[in-house]
Amino acid sequence: MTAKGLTIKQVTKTMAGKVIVEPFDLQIQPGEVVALCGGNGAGKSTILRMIVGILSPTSGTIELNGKTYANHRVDYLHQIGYMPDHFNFAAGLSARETIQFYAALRGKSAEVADTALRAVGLFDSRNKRVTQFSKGMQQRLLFAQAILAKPALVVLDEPTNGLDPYWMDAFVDLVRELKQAGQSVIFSTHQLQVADAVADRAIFLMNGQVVRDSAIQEYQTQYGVHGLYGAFSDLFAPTLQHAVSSAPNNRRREHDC
Ligand SMILES: Nc1ncnc2c1ncn2[C@@H]1O[C@H](COP(=O)(O)OP(=O)(O)OP(=O)(O)O)[C@@H](O)[C@H]1O
Repeated sequence: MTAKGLTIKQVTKTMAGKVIVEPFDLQIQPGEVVALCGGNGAGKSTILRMIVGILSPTSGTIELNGKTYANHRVDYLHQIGYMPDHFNFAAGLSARETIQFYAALRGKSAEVADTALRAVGLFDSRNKRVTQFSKGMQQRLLFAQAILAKPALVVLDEPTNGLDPYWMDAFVDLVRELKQAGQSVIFSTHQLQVADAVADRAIFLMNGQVVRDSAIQEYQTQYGVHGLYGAFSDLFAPTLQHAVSSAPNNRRREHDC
């Protein structure tokens, strides 16, 4: 198979009569890491869910290495590892049983499952029930199931949510390893320092529209080492100020004065 990467052309999504994603274009090369940033409700998860086939686009096309979900569903999905933003693991299963289940779905051995557990530091906790895991441990297990089959495209929805600083750094290292192996990664995040550290490009969304799509280097040239914070402040501060000044608490405070 020729590796062409992910190509999204003019994808839109309308739900309940509301436009959630405006025409969206994206090309991710093999080995490229892209961060989707933006405020709550900007449309990040919706785009990721369309890429992994959970939602179908209202219009436009998504192609991964020449395959589409519509025409080659199994081949398309085999190329993707996905970490959703929320997930309830099966009650009663240990971490090892859980990850072996996902490995088996991908036709992978128990050894592959153990390697994934080691990568996220959960091998020593392998016999613990997943429902007894902390939020951060569950996140690491979700990440492990997304990467275990070494998919061409890894799609991660807020992967560092709930991780402590040690595991945030470890996440950055693991994504760099994926990149070195030629795998593409797209992830959504509110933790801009993580995107600064590991992404090649960052896309800011606001109300389903791309408001900036630049190489990390460009943000850093413009704003310094924490380039994405600078960009976020410039892009979102006017909207946030408006939201704060019209918030009910603020009105009450004004009234109190
Ligand atoms: N099933 C649905 N029906 C109608 N609207 C929806 C549905 N799911 C999501 N939305 C709306 O789509 C918009 C984008 O949601 P989405 O979850 O993609 O945002 P997000 O950028 O991932 O936000 P967050 O950072 O808070 O996770 C929101 O306004 C949300 O209310």
